Amino acid sequence: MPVDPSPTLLSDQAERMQLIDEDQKFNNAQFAPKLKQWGLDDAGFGYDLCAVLGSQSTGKSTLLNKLFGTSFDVMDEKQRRQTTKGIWMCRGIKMNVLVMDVEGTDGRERGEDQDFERKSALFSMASAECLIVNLWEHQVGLYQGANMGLLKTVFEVNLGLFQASKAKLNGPKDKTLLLFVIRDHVGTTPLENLQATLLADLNRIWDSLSKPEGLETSQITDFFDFMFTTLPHKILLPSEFDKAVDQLRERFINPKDPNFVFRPEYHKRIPADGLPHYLNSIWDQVMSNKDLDLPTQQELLAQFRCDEIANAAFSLFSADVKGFRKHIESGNVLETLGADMGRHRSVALAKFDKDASRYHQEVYKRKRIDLLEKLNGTLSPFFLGQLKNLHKVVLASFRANVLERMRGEVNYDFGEVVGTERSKAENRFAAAAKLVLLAETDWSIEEEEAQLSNEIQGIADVMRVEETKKMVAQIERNVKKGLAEPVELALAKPQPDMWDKILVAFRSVLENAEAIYLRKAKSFNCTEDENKAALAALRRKSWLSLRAKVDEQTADTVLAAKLRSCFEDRFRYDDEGVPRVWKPDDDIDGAFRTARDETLSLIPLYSRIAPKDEELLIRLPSSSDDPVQAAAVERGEEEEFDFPATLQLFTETRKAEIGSRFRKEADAYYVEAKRSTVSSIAQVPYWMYGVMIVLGWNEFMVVLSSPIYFAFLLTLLGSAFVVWKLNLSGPLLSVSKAMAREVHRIADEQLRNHFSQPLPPPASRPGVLDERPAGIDRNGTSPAVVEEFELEEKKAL
Ligand SMILES: Nc1nc2c(ncn2[C@@H]2O[C@H](COP(=O)(O)OP(=O)(O)OP(=O)(O)O)[C@@H](O)[C@H]2O)c(=O)[nH]1
Repeated sequence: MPVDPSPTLLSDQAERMQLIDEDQKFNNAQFAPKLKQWGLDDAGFGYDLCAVLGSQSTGKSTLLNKLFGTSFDVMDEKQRRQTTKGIWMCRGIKMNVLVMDVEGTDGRERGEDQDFERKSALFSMASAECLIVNLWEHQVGLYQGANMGLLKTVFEVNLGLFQASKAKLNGPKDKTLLLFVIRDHVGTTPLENLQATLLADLNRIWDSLSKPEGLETSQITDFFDFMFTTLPHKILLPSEFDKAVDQLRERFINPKDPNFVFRPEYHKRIPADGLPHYLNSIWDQVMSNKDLDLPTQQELLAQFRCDEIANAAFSLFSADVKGFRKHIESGNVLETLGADMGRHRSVALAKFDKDASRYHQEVYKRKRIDLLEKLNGTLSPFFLGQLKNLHKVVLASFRANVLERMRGEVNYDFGEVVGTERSKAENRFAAAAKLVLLAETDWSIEEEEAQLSNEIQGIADVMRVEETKKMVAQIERNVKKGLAEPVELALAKPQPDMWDKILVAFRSVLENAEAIYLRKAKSFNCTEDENKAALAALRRKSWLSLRAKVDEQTADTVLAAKLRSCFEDRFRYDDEGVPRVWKPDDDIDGAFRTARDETLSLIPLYSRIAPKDEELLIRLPSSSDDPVQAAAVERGEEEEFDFPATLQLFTETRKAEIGSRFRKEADAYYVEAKRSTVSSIAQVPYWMYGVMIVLGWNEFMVVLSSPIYFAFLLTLLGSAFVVWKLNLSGPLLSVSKAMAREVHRIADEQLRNHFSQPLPPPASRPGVLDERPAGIDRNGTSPAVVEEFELEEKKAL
């Protein structure tokens, strides 16, 4: 009957797999998935592994299937040919036990080739905690029998296995348990006897082995523990056989059983998830006939697996933290970044620890450090990016808060505002930065803190300079306001001490301004140098303000008005301020000369800032005297300041121009005065009175006959009498004349300004300025004017 390659599985029975095939190839592709299918891939150290060795067709598969519920092939009774080829593996039912069914030794199929026997023994020794040696009872004591050959191989292999780690002799020994199962035990020879016979044989074999250097004196028990058990004949005594197998199973599944097989010290300490790689590499070593150095293999396995586990943990970690990049790159500050980074890193490390900590400890620790560095390296850009973004945000809010407080508070103390906002900003940065500062990193926030502090200082300095400028500008405005009135007053009434008054006012205003500056500068934390420079600028600008005000008050038209006013005061009003009415015998020429000359003498006074008291004159350094100032002028930041030049208001040419213009205006006044005299001496011819009586007789009679007209006449005569009696005729006349003249002059000026027309000659427009240039007579009046006046006088006479 042909062998069923896939026997029907009982419920819960695991599916077997061929781990190493008949061509001695390790089935790496299926092992890991199978392990997963068996549910053991995540078992860690929570599994056990045993293998069965023995002659071919000695019921090994039958025993394993009975014992563990595995599904290994069992030989068909009638064919008697080798069933198990290579090495098979299966999981036991309801137990975390992996069982290896190894191809039987001394099989006819492989002939004299002992190679696979040796390799499979080596492989089983390196991986299994317990080797079940299956033999018939009648084979016990047959030293030359096949089983002894197998055991010799096992011992040799064991020595080979440990040759590379002789140090193990001095340390705890990794022993392997050999469980001898004596089959078809008839019962006539007790187990103890069989056990003694086997032990004697084993020692003999051990002694006969040539041991490697350093292991010459070693005993078989240094490397092996032995257990012995018997099973009745399966065919003849099936129920006893089953019972014995049930008892034997207890040794595999019950840790409390005194003969418990899977004692922890036998465990090879290979985590289940590393088993595929480990067994594969062991098999590779076996196949290449290299000395099998298990510690090295375990270390290599640890390296391989730790790398695999670390990579798996890292790739999950990378996916988790990928989202941070977008936020950080777009300049956001993530509130929970520190906690999130810490959590993701812990998850990755925990994942690594869970699986990798089962491996070679040194390798695991080394790889953990590597992983930690890799994780930190991935998180580092987020940490730095967060600090950078935080830096920007804190800096911007510092600036905004300072500006807002300066806008919101009326009498703010700049130093206090900047100080509190600065410490607020620095504390905020430090607190937020510490949140992203993970433990177990070489990250630090000191550098970024120092940089932030510098930049805050930079902003504060710029703001302070701007604030100082603003404050100085405000003070300058106040200076201007303070100077306006005293300057206007002093210049309107020119006196010899005019400039003294102006400079006294200037000094007082400047002192006040400097005091205000110094008081405010204290809260600005300005340095001595800054104060010095600001005060110098304040003085300079105040002086320029004064000069600007003086310039405004001495502009051509303003100055002309001032001179005219001065002249009028002297020429047209008497000493008591009453308007003069010129009479023919008045000394108009003398009065005119005096008024004009006195007025002209004011021009030099206006032309230069020159106080009578020299001490009052403030002296300021020119740009050329101050190197800092000179450099600023050179850079184009400030205008050149030449103090001596600012004292001179008019040049000689301008002085002459002003004088000449004034003279012309004065001439007009002179003509007008003369004309008023002429009109006062003009008389009506006597015959005109006769004509008037003849022509007006009828009207006269109408007035006399009409009561209304007559009453009006009487009132008029009465008023005239009162005026005559009180001697008011003269003042009344001159006042009305002066009024008429003023009205005429103002109207004329307005029209002239409006139409910008040249002035008509004084002959036709009396009282208006004569624009004609002419020679001056001995009174300083032009001959043409005099000539014209004489002509008019003659006409009147
Ligand atoms: N006498 C006897 N025969 C048994 C016993 N157990 C199994 N057999 C028989 O021995 C034969 C071989 O059984 P297997 O379990 O295939 O033996 P094996 O050692 O696994 O064989 P290979 O895998 O081919 O080396 C089968 O026909 C079984 O019925 C036993 O306890 N006593």
